[in-house]
Amino acid sequence: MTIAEPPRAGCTATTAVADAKAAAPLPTGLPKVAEGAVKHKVVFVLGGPGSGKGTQSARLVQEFGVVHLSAGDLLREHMKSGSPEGQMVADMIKNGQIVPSHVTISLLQKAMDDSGKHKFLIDGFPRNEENRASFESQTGIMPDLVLFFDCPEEVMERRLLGRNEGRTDDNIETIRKRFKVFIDSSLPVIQHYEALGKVARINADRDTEEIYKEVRRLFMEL
Ligand SMILES: Nc1ncnc2c1ncn2[C@@H]1O[C@H](COP(=O)(O)OP(=O)(O)OP(=O)(O)O)[C@@H](O)[C@H]1O
Ligand SMILES: Nc1ccn([C@H]2C[C@H](O)[C@@H](COP(=O)(O)O)O2)c(=O)n1
Ligand SMILES: [Mg+2]
Repeated sequence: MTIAEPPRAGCTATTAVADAKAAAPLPTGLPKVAEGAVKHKVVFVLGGPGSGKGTQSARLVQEFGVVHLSAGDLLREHMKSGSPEGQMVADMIKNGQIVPSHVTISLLQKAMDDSGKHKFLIDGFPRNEENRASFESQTGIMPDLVLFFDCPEEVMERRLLGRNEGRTDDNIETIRKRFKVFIDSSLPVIQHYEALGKVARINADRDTEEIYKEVRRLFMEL
């Protein structure tokens, strides 16, 4: 089966039925995916800061038109809201900390709902056990595949310092904090999915094109 689907403007009868079912109130404590709803197909894109998650995801979007949701991008957009929660997100990102799951999951859930699609590349999420467990229990979604971009810290550090996109966390002090958070909190999530046989480890210390050849093959095999 392939996750690839062309970009789509409107809504089909199938997704309309799913939307109607999703809109009906569900008993508290049950995942949002109701019986009979279209099953979501999800690839988590994980790896350290600067490992190339966004770069490789963009290539998959370009070739397959899959919906790419970057948790970091959604949080950075949320920062602009000017709300107290947006300010909290801004402070946490600048500090290299992981934002509470309820904030990130509601942004992801809204983006998935708004897309009208059911196949997603979710980049930079889940970042810790709280992200993982809350997402699975609240949405009922398990990833079909976890792409893990494995890259040495010195390579990631060089890439981040050269990224030049004006991000408040691309400075050496925050980068070092993000590396520690990745090792302490994010690697255990990858190990969890590895034990379930869902992880494809990719050597990310290579040329972008060489990495993409492997990524697209894994994606098409899904
Ligand atoms: N294979 C590669 N070789 C060299 N540079 C790369 C490679 N992949 C990505 N880059 C560059 O490294 C920087 C970080 O890449 P990217 O933004 O894709 O990483 P990321 O994993 O999404 O990072 P973050 O977690 O901080 O969002 C970018 O400037 C990108 O152009
Ligand atoms: N699940 C997530 C994803 C991201 N964040 C915050 C903390 C990260 O350092 C920052 C940038 O994310 P990136 O663009 O590097 O993927 O966003 C989070 O709290 N929770
Ligand atoms: Mg990124």
